[in-house]
Amino acid sequence: MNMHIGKFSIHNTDGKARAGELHTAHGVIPTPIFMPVGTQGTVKAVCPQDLKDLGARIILGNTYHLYLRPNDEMIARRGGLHKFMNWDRPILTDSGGFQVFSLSGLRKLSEDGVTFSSHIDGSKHVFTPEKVVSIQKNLGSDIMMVLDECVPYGADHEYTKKSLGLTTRWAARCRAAYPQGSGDQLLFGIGQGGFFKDLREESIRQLLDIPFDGYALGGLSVGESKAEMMDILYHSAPLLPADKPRYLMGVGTPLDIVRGIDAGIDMFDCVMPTRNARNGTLFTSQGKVNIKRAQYTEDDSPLDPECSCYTCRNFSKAYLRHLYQAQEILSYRLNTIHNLAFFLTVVTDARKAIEEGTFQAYKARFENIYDT
Ligand SMILES: CC1(C)O[C@@H]2[C@@H](CO[C@@]3(CNc4nc5cc6c(=O)[nH]c(N)nc6cc5[nH]4)OC(C)(C)O[C@@H]23)O1
Ligand SMILES: [Zn+2]
Repeated sequence: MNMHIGKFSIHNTDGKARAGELHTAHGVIPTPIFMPVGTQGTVKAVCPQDLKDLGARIILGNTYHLYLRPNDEMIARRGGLHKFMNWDRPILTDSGGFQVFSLSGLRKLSEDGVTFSSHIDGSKHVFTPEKVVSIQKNLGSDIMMVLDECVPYGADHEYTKKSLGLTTRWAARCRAAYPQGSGDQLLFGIGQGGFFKDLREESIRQLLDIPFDGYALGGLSVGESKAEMMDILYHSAPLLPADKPRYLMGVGTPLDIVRGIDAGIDMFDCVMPTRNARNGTLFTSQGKVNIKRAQYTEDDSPLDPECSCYTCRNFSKAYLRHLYQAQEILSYRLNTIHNLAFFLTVVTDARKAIEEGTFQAYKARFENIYDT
């Protein structure tokens, strides 16, 4: 067991924003960090070399999906997810609790866990805290997430309070199933509490009694308004332990990420750069570009003059628009390369600004270009 694994150090702060690094079994992750989503063991439309060329340092995999297909035991027999997908840098796997509620049918929640039917073939399955830890051990992810209940948007105070208690008991069972320091994998707790500030405080207070290697804010980016998300975010982030990584799950737009960093968050993941690339919505230093618009038909300029990614260095907007209109497969890859480059640049530029003490100016410049 490498003694450094789990070590998190902060070397600069600027207001509540932090610049640091987290040590994992597959390398050091600079923070703030953006994690491309690779739900089924692939970041859609790009290969591991593309991700390395972009400077991606850690990607996300998903317990729910990889358990159902191709199956975690099968992946374990091939040396784990890193070997199976040929990615030798860090991987974080979400526990699947959220996907059970956002994807599968026929779910039943009990103290012991959640039963659900597969969205692929309708087969019956049970996720308990012990089971999701076992799956993530088979996958060999560097950072595992506990099984939690992501409270649906709009749930009332009573339901939310009851649910956060279950989530805490499940978190304790996950920790017991993988005691701290017993292996190379880290385990993060997940705070819930919906949109009630008192319950957000209670959920975090309960989690602090359990030793986790990092703490996430769950239950956000679930259909609420931006104002509601920001209100809970700015209230809750500072309540998470300052000496551990803070992870905001499923967020968000570039502006959400910059504001999350401002609130003291270190880690982000979102399907936005990859999903929007596939529908032609591209993020640039001058704002969003919808590449299918006729105005780009004969535009020979690069997508983003300030971007140094493979796409911006080698192709014009006219060509990218043609690929999209012709529904060419290359459109997915080139658009994804650029959008991921943009999201990764947002956090590396933010990190530099924190080190230079100019993060507020960086945030203000960003807010002049993006408003969501
Ligand atoms: C922003 C954007 C583009 O991301 C899309 C779509 C809708 O929002 C997303 C992202 N939001 C999101 N919130 C989460 C909360 C939890 C949580 O409480 N617990 C656990 N274990 N994992 C979570 C993962 C989360 N992802 O959620 C799905 C449904 C996965 O699609 C994503 O809008
Ligand atoms: Zn680019």
